Amino acid sequence: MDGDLVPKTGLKVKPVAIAGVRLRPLTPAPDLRGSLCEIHRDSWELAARPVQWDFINTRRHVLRGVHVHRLRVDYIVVVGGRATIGLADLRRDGPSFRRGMTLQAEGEAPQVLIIPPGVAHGIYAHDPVTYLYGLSAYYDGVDQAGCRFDDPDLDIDWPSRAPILLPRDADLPDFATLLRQFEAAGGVPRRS
Ligand SMILES: Cc1cn([C@H]2C[C@H](O)[C@@H](COP(=O)(O)OP(=O)(O)O[C@H]3O[C@H](C)C(=O)[C@H](O)[C@H]3O)O2)c(=O)[nH]c1=O
Repeated sequence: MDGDLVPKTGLKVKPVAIAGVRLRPLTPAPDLRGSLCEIHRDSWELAARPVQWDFINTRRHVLRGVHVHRLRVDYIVVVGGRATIGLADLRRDGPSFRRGMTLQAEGEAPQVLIIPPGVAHGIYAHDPVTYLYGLSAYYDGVDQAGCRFDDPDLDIDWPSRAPILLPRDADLPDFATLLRQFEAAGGVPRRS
């Protein structure tokens, strides 16, 4: 029953150059009123289940990040405006260690981006951007570290060299320092 109701084209997951990052295009069902689009079912089992959802507004030309988590998976669904999401892999024992990349996301073509622990990320807003942000563990303010968005070692080609940053994010350390801190804290715990 459940399977019959799931839009089939919405189940595809696109491969992405960083291991464990998953991008799942969504398929809105349009009608004369507008459209409706499922963004999450537990039964899809794409990654650790989100237990918390945030709703985020970001002004034009703002960049949030670059941040990384050791323990939690993040879900990002841009629902309004256009964003560039930058990603960089800090997991030394993985196949895409130190690989950086960007992805485009916009409310007109919704998709779910799943970011595993150990993949640093930031989100740049070309327009005013609204997005839903899912977390696989409750926010505690502790599982978060970061580095300067423009550190060349991130290998992220941002669309702007001078985005609006929170002073906290402008003062973040360089990539090498983040990597040291991340590894000193234990990196991403291995699954037993
Ligand atoms: C994430 C979160 C934050 N907060 C509070 C803490 C601050 O008072 C305020 C803004 O939080 P923060 O500065 O951490 O938000 P961002 O800089 O946008 O960071 C978030 O988005 C970037 C791209 C990331 O990568 C982070 O993982 C994610 O935390 O909301 C909460 O109360 N609950 C929450 O779940």
